[in-house]
Amino acid sequence: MIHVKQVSKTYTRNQTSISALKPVDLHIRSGEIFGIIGHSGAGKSTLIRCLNCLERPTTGTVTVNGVDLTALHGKKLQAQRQQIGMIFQHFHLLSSATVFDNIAFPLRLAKADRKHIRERVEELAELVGLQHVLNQYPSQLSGGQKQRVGIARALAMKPHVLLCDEATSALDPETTRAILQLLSRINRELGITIVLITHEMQVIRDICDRVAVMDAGEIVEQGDVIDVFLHPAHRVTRQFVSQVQDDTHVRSYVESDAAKTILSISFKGDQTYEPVLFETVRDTGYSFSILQGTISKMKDLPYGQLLIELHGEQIDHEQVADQLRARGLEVEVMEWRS
Ligand SMILES: Nc1ncnc2c1ncn2[C@@H]1O[C@H](COP(=O)(O)OP(=O)(O)OP(=O)(O)O)[C@@H](O)[C@H]1O
Repeated sequence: MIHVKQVSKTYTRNQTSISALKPVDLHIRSGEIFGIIGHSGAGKSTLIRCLNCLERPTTGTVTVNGVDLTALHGKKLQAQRQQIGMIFQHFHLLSSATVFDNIAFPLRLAKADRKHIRERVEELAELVGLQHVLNQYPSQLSGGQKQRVGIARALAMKPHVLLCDEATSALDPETTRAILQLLSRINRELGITIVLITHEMQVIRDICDRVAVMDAGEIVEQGDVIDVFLHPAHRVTRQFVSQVQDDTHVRSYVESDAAKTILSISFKGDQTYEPVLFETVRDTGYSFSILQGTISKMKDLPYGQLLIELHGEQIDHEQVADQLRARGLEVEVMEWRS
């Protein structure tokens, strides 16, 4: 659906060049929620703004639904941009216009007739839960309601893609959850492809299918959220994953003096609820203690991560690991010698 090929962006200011985006390649599939995560200054905004040519790439091409946006200008580019909605961290609403008029704005720009505008705005207001505040002004709304207006406005022209630029960063955790649920529903029910940027791993974990991790203008890692989450390869990815996994206390125990055999186990899907661990321990005869455990959901997929310590004389940890692997679990053995 969206193919980004060798897209880079260099800003020039006062005769100095800033390389905000090194050449990146990206393929975003139709119907997915694709997250882009990175620290401040990593180049996320620059990349997402290149996807609709709000920022014109210095090099490379962006193809959306088979159309190369980077080859277009003026009206032709504008027409293609109608297929791509966008929402922003600070909402960008017209403060002197009502909720109705804010949502109607792109429809009026496209010279839609009054009846169509009314019907479409009411339909959108219902979708995002704003039907009771259509006559109010942005200053009378909460942050969550303002973002709902932004979402309704972005969907007015029935886009295939919705770009979300830190859409929940200005919201409290509860409102963030509600907006993420709304985005998820829009993706599921309307089949709209969503690309979002964030600096919060929780946002990625809760609604994204795939993720790209950015650092210093480059994509340093990308893949299915579950794989990146369970096996983060890059230093920056590990930092983000640790946002949702506080393991400092376990680490200090593991690294303490006594020798120990520790298994790091991860599992996903139906395995999450099966008594695999109990059965393995029963069959091998070792006892174990749980040092850390998480059972949660990544979007709709249950997953778990466990750190267990095996107890017993001359432990054959490979026997235990092999049994677990035979049941489809991923196992890493860590032997700690004093
Ligand atoms: N219009 C601009 N002119 C000059 N430099 C810019 C411009 N926009 C961004 N930059 C620079 O490009 C780099 C990447 O910025 P960008 O906003 O894309 O990062 P980001 O990951 O979105 O950060 P944040 O989360 O803080 O928004 C930064 O060094 C930034 O200062």
